[in-house]
Amino acid sequence: MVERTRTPLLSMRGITKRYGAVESLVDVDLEVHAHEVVALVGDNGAGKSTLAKVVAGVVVPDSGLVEVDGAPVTIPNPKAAQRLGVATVFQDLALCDNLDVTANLFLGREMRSAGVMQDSRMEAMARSVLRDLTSRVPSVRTPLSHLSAGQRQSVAIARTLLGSPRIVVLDEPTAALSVAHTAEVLTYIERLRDLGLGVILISHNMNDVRAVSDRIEVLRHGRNNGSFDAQTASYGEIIGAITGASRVGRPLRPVTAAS
Ligand SMILES: Nc1ncnc2c1ncn2[C@@H]1O[C@H](COP(=O)(O)OP(=O)(O)OP(=O)(O)O)[C@@H](O)[C@H]1O
Repeated sequence: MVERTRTPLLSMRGITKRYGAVESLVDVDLEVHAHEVVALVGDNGAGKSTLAKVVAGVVVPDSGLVEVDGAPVTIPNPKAAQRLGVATVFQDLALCDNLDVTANLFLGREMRSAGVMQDSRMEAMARSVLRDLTSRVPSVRTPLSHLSAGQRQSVAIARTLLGSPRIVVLDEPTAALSVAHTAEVLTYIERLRDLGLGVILISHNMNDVRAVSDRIEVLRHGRNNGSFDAQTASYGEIIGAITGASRVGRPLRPVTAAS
């Protein structure tokens, strides 16, 4: 397993978010290191999406400390998250079926020179970023409507890479995918780790989570309920933490050494 750097890329401590009487997150901790895939798991309503939205700057927590590279930061909006090197791929992917791969990658940030679209530059960058991801997209000019579900995921993930992120949050990237497309998407996640990024993977699928993640963080009723080494934890232990049959406790503080 890859040795973790001492200072996490992202450290969240005591994150709390309430909506009226609903406690979405209560005193939640989460850390992500470079070259690490951290799976965030939990039952429906456990707080996974809320935590992802805090990282993405979509939701501002009521309290808690967020650090990037050991320095305290605030993430008041998505632009701030982007500036801090955080990219998020939400479940809807936000892609346009009527556009081709390159147009989707550069949607809203097209390259222009003297008002003229720089098609060949954008194509070259599209090829480069898709190659980095080992995407199976047939061509950068293929219309999105011709792509498989797995290939679409690769376009959505590649689009985040154009912003040179350091942390990528993936919200249920394999939900409703076939076995073959799921396997393809898992290779993209591994590739993100190989590229040195920290990845937060939200998933309900324990097979995916155990196949691709280094660490598994369980949320239950908005609270930390277990932190597991994905290589050694049993299926039963993880499910026990998710359902509440067992409570394993908070993630370790301070950060554990390489596992
Ligand atoms: N904007 C909101 N207003 C009120 N309650 C909210 C809001 N967003 C989330 N919640 C509540 O916070 C809790 C955690 O929701 P969240 O969506 O983060 O859970 P989740 O683990 O992502 O669940 P799922 O797997 O079903 O998506 C739930 O009780 C949810 O109803």
